[in-house]
Amino acid sequence: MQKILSGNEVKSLDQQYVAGEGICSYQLMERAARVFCAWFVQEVPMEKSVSIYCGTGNNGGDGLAIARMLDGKGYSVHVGLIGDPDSGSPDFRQNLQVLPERVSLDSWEKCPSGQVIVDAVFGVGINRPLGGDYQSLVQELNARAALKISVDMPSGLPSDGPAEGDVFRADYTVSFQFPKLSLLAPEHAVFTGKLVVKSIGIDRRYFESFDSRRFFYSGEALETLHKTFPNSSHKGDFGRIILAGGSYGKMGSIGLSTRAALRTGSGLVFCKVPACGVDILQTSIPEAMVLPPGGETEVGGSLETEGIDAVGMGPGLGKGKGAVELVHELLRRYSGPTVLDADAINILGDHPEWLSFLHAKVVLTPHLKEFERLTGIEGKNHFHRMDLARDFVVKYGCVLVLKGAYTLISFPDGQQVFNNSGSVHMATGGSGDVLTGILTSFLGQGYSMKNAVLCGVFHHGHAGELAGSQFGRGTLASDILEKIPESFRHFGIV
Ligand SMILES: NC(=O)C1=CN([C@@H]2O[C@H](COP(=O)(O)OP(=O)(O)OC[C@H]3O[C@@H](n4cnc5c(N)ncnc54)[C@H](OP(=O)(O)O)[C@@H]3O)[C@@H](O)[C@H]2O)[C@@H](O)CC1
Ligand SMILES: Nc1ncnc2c1ncn2[C@@H]1O[C@H](COP(=O)(O)OP(=O)(O)O)[C@@H](O)[C@H]1O
Ligand SMILES: [K+]
Repeated sequence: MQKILSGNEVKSLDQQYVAGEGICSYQLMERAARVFCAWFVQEVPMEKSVSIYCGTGNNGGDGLAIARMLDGKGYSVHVGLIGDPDSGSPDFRQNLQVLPERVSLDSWEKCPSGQVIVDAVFGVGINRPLGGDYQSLVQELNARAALKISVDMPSGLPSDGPAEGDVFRADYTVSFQFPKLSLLAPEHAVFTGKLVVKSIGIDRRYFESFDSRRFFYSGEALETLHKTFPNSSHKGDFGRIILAGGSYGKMGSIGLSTRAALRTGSGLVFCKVPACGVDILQTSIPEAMVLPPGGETEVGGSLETEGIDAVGMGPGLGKGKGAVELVHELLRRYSGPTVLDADAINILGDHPEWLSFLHAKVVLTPHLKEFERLTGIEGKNHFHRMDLARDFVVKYGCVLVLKGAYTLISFPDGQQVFNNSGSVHMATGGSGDVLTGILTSFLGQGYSMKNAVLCGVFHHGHAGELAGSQFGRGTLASDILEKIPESFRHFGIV
């Protein structure tokens, strides 16, 4: 897992690394430019003309090194400078001296407009909103039709806080070593475009002295988080779980959770649905078993949890009297692994007096709106939401999965993990129900809470990527769950 540092911490990381390895900062800049160019040549055909706008700090230095390297690879490159080069950073000035003559060099106003715009004006050094020429440049570039790529950060975007004023709108941001926190905020997606994170080889031991509790997870050592089952295992070893939810007109939700749990490897899945859902589930998922229904069109009655390894509740549940009682009963009486999603969360939000029943084996999986209903607080921005999520889990001792692009997992020890799998093709009804099934399944198989949640959220996103690359726009939630076994195979999990 990659620690996420603040903009200021990046600078001291840089210094510590350079000193520790006995290299100079110029060499680190060379590495950054090299990894950028390695990515660039894969994405951008050689025929495209490239204009690189460079500030005079180290981000601009990266831009100049990139200009030199792309020129060396045969691209037609123009550089547009903004700011006073004589007062530039030492590595910027050194790169300016070695810029090949073939690369055209002008002030930003005179730089010819290329088919590709590379933004190397500001990176993590930004410390105030853009003004003057910088603002004019960014406004002008934003108005142009071109492929737009930011180096490390879109210029104008602070690394650790909300955007204020104009910000470069990139199609891609290639960020070095780890993503800066603000690139992960949903409201900044319009500036970041597609986020690409490239290592520049800074060893993880250099991160140890920084006490950040926020991490970025891209599936490192995923297989080691999984349980192995001997060949002699029987279905009981793979967990007996209950999935409760579904209501008239919304039986598909609990069906998706059920199928996802089975595809995640659950041994026995019992469904608690209302009477109107029994035939639907029995016919559509022959592998599932249906518990005696308590209500006609909404779940009701009680839940027998004897011998059950985990319970997932919420998809399609509704908020009728029976559902409310079931959520209350589950929270009060069941101390085993529990996943609460959708209406189960909304019901909890309506009954804040039940929050004290939450415990270390409960995971809540709200999307942004459900999170707002749960806490009763409208997050000012994603940074505020990150803090609210951390405070919530520390207070109530449970786990919270705040869903969206870069789903944020908060653990009760205060650690927060942004998940790096997933795709925009998952933005379709039912994808969240799939996650409920996956998480309940892993918990039922006896995974620790931490491993279940990390594996579950990561595979869910990865299965979404696999489905998205096959079906593109039009991907269904069922396509996502059908890709779960392929995601396991991909990571060597048998
Ligand atoms: N380990 C790594 O990650 C590596 C990092 N590398 C690269 O270095 C980049 C960081 O470079 P950097 O520290 O020189 O800062 P950068 O963003 O170029 O800004 C320069 C100066 O601009 C100024 N300024 C700020 N806001 C302003 C505004 N609104 N309007 C006008 N001026 C403004 C401010 O100076 P001030 O005016 O406050 O004195 C600031 O110091 C990083 O993003 C990455 O690309 C790689 O090369 C190698 C490995
Ligand atoms: N743009 C996106 N990138 C990555 N993941 C996404 C994106 N949009 C949605 N998702 C994922 O899809 C799921 C949607 O869940 P949710 O909003 O509860 O949907 P539903 O209620 O329809 O099941 C979440 O796990 C979320 O992380
Ligand atoms: K930039």
